[in-house]
Amino acid sequence: MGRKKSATAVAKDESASSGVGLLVFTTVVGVGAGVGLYFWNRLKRRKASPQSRRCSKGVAMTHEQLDVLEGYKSKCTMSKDQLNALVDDFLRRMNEGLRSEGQMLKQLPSYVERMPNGEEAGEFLAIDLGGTNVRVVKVVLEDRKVKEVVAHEDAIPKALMRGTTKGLFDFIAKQVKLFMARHSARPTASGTKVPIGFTFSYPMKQTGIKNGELICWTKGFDIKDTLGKDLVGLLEASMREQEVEGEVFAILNDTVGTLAASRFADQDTQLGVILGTGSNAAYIESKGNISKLSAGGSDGGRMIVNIEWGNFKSDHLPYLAEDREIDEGTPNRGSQHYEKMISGMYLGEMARRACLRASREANLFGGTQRRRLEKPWSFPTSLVSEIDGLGSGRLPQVKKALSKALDILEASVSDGCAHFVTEVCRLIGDRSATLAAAGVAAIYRYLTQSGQVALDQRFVVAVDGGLFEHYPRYKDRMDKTFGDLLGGQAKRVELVHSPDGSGIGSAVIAAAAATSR
Ligand SMILES: Nc1ncnc2c1ncn2[C@@H]1O[C@H](COP(=O)(O)OP(=O)(O)O)[C@@H](O)[C@H]1O
Ligand SMILES: O=P(O)(O)OC[C@H]1O[C@@H](O)[C@H](O)[C@@H](O)[C@@H]1O
Repeated sequence: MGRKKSATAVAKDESASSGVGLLVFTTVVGVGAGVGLYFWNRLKRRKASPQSRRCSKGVAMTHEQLDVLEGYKSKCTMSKDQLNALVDDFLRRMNEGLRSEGQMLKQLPSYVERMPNGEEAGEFLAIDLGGTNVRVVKVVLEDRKVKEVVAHEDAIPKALMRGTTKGLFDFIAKQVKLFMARHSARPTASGTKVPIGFTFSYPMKQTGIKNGELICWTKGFDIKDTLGKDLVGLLEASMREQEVEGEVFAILNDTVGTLAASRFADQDTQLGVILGTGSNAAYIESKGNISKLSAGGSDGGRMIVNIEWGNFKSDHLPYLAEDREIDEGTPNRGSQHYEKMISGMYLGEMARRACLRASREANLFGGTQRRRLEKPWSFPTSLVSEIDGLGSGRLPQVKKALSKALDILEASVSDGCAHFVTEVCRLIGDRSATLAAAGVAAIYRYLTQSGQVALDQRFVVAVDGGLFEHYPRYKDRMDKTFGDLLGGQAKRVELVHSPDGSGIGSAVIAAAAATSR
């Protein structure tokens, strides 16, 4: 049994228990008041900024989102003065590249000196190593026409882009072998071997139509032991190992092929442009102007020059913090700045970074969705063009596309957020097309000012590449910039989509090389 307590002891107990009671009571009141204050403030905040209320109804963006968007708009939109300054810079760099090696614009001689004239004929196999795919194309040229084109492409495994030279060229040779088995490419008059045109969509130094050495990789490739190697030799060695009976008659850049393919059909073609995984252009230059080549004088002839315009850089480019971040994450850090602002490999990543920034600074998509946005390279360019194509007039479909891409509930994407993303995608698409057009306009100015192209002449620009082909209203946006930069002369510049241009052009140039042997 417990011992009996004294009166003092009982009093202490009672005062202790009333002290504990008071403590419990003040704690409950304190916590209650804190919770009430928290919700009162939330309610006040919601009342204070009507925007947030409107955002929950999905009508508009919040002030913070509008601020972020305005920031992008002011940086991405280029004035005519800025565009003209950019063009002047580009012209200066073109001339530097013609005078000496190792310049910003490499201005690489292609050794294609006889311009296609439609007389080229025969059956050829074009092998095209691009930034995303290897394409094998059987081309039959007959009676001034492209009689047959059979193409097959396979995505290049990412591991091969950073593997070994032999691994890559064995993969290419395997694609050729599979294609020849599938499409029974026949030996031609040139003997038992199938004449091949090798389109190589990377900067290479050539000393003839049949040779090329890799200068540097771009896009997603980074295979150290290919630099300086004889690319035709590598391909022919891998083909021999795979018992593929083919002989490479020409190696060329895809811009050179695109120009040649279009010129085969239309003699007013002056420029070949690629807007695909990467971006680049080639044009026809008087050999006398390629002073690094014709130091000993020139025969007055012409040659197609591969500009390698992706490496262009200028203080007048609308460069964003996100461009710098993207560059940091690429294997060719510090180069190809112009390409990284234009081409398909990078536009999706730009959109992702812009949305991530808005998510951090302006609560776009709320907190949880941020995890999805934080994965580099997880936003495909096809999503940017899909959303840009829908536009802010079709926000329900935009929300559906975003919820699918980010794997989130459609209901969790407010109209204000969908509107923000649509505007950002439009800005990114506009910037890409404007910059690509500025490059074309610069070359137009160069050729007309040097008297190589008359002002009243058609200036046909052959364009190939998945970005130009699939991005909505890309051509229209380029045409608008031609108007801004060239005024009345803009009507001379005709953008022509040249599908399979680099493949057909490769066959056209191989045909010319085969006949001039
Ligand atoms: N729907 C699309 N909208 C915009 N760009 C696209 C779309 N689909 C593909 N692309 C872009 O096109 C590129 C592929 O271009 P393509 O010319 O076919 O291949 P490559 O660049 O390897 O020669 C992709 O890297 C991608 O950036
Ligand atoms: O056809 P793709 O892969 O988009 O390549 C376009 C351009 O991509 C650039 O990165 C290359 O330096 C160019 O040589 C090439 O023409």
